[in-house]
Amino acid sequence: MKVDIVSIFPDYFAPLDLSLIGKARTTGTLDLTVHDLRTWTSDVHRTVDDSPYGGGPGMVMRPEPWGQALDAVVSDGATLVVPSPVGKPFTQADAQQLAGLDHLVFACGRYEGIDQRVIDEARDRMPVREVSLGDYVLFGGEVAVIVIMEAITRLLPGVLGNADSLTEESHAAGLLEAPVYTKPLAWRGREVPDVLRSGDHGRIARWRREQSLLRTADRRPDMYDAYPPDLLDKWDRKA
Ligand SMILES: COC(=O)c1cc2cc(CO)sc2[nH]1
Repeated sequence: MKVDIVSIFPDYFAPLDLSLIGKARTTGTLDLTVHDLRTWTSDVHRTVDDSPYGGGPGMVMRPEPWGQALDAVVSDGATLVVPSPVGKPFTQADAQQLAGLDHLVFACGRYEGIDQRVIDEARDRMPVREVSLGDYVLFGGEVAVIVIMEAITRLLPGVLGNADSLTEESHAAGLLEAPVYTKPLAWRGREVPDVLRSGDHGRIARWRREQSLLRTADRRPDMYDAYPPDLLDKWDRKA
């Protein structure tokens, strides 16, 4: 997968050199390039912002540098992803979908945002996804891109040592995952549930499924209500 990130703070993406994402870049699974938007400015001050038409606080990112930056990094099969407070909520399903694409270009907004014509013009020549990570405000899109890049990269083939982790994890199966335990058996007066030491894999699987259902119903009734009823029945019948 090819990924290009355009930002006025390219150093923000140093974390993408680390750990499994860094390894994915080394092995070639992930071809990631970070670009400084100021590369595409032409004035001596390398200006990327200007005052907003209609007045109001702060500054807006000028369209010219963005237009030239996207001209330079976009390919025919590229999808533009723009983290934004006004975007569609980003979900695991979105991560799955984006992980299957050949080329992603991320545009990181700053200030009060990017001139709307940049997004509108981009939509004329490529798929554009404005995504929100949640109902809160950040200084810009960089941190959101790091989150999205982690969600996507771990789904790429060969990145996670144990691909089994991907099937049972929260949100992948549509439920929150069951609690996990490891040694020691007793810790500060708390013991590991006996069922997990029973060696009865069918019983353990049922216990984990029940814990997932209980947790999801308690903490995420929205997810629980959206969970396919026939999958619930099937499980109950097996139990
Ligand atoms: C100028 O601010 C931005 O471009 C910006 C991008 C994002 C993404 C957020 C989380 O969904 S909050 C936010 N602000």
